[in-house]
Amino acid sequence: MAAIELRDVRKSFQALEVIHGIDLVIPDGSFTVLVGPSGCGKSTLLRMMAGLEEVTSGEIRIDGSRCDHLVPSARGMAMVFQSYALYPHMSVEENLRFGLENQKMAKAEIVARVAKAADILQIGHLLARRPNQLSGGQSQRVAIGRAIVKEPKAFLFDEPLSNLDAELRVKMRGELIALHRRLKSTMVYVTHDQVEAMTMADQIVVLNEGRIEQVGSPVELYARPRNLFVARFLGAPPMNLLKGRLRAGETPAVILANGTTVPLPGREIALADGSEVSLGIRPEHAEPKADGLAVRVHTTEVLGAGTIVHATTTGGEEFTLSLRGISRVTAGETMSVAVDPRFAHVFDADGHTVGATDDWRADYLN
Ligand SMILES: Nc1ncnc2c1ncn2[C@@H]1O[C@H](COP(=O)(O)OP(=O)(O)OP(=O)(O)O)[C@@H](O)[C@H]1O
Repeated sequence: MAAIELRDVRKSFQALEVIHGIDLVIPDGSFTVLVGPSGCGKSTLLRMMAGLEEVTSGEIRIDGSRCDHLVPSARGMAMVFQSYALYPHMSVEENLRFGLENQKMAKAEIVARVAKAADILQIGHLLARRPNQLSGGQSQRVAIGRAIVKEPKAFLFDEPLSNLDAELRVKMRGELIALHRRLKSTMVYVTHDQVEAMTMADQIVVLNEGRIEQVGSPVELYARPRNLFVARFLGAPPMNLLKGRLRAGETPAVILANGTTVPLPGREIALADGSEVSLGIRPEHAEPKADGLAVRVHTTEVLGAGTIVHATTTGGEEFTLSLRGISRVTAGETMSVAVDPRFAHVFDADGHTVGATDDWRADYLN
C-alpha cells in the first residue's frame, strides 16, 4: 500500500502542453477516481503514474520516493486497461502467471498467488480457457487478476468497465468496490462516467483541459461544487442554470430574468448589488408549487420510480425537474415551480461559486 503524490506535473506532446501543472495527493489505501470529459488528460495522467508516459516536468512519488524516472516494472504499480490486453495465445492461468515468471519468482509462490487471485475473482473454473473463450466480464476479471497477482503498491485502472454492457458494468462496479475493501490497496481509477465516480470513489478528482477543477469526496463535490464546471459535470440530469442579478442585502436574493425573486436566507454573498449571477438548482431540488417560477413542459420521461420533466422558463431557459413516482404532468402544460433555497447554488459571472457555507451536512444529510 502506498500514497501517490504528484507535484507540478506537466506533460507536453511535441510543443503542445496537455497537462498544466497538477498537484495531487492520492492517499494510501484510497479509491481515487480521475474524472472529466474526453481529452481532459485523465489517461495521460494515469499513464505518467504507471511510467508508460514520461513526465515533461514535475515529480511523482510513491510512498514518499521519487518514481518518475523509474521504468514501469520498478514502480510497483499494476495497470488494468479498458482493452483487457490479455495474451490471446495463452490460457487464463498462463496470463496470470506470465508477469510473475518474468520476475523469476519461485514456482510455489506463483502457484499460491494465482490460486488466491482466482479465488478472489471467482475465475478458478476458467483457468484452462483462452481469452477468446471468455465473455467481456470474465476477460476483465482476468485482467484484474493479472494485476492482483503482482501484489502491487497501487492499482491503476483506465476505464476498465467501458467495454461492458450496462448491467455488467453495474455488477463489476460492485465487485471492484468489494475488491478495494478486501485488499485495502491504493486504487486510482480513470473514467468519464460521473456515475462511476460518484458511486466508487472515496476521493474524486475532476479534471478539465489538463487542470484540476476540484478534489473531494463525492458528496462534497455534489453539495459544494467550487464552480460551474464541477456543478454541471456531476449529477444527472445536470444542474439547471438560470441567469439573474443579485439583490444584495441582509437576505440576498436572485432576481431572475423573468422577474421572479428567489430569496436566499442566511447567505452572505460578497458581490455588489445588481451583479450578474447564475442560480443553480438541481432537478431534484425543485417541485411543483403555486406562485413559483413559471415553466412550460415540453417532454416528460416516466421512469417509474421517478419522472423527469423537461421544461422551458418564460425566459427561454431549459429547466429540468426530477419528481418522485409517476407524475401527472404532461407535455404542453405550464407549471409553477418552487426551488428550495437551501439547495440553491450561486455562481458569479466567471462561474465561481459564491456565498456557499462550508457546512453542507446540515442541509443535505437526512
Ligand atoms: N501520444 C499523443 N500525442 C499527442 N497528443 C496526445 C497523445 N496522447 C494524448 N494526447 C492529447 O492529450 C490530451 C489528453 O488526452 P488523454 O487521452 O489523456 O485524455 P482523456 O481524458 O483520457 O480522454 P478520453 O476520455 O477520451 O480517453 C488530448 O488532447 C489528446 O489529444
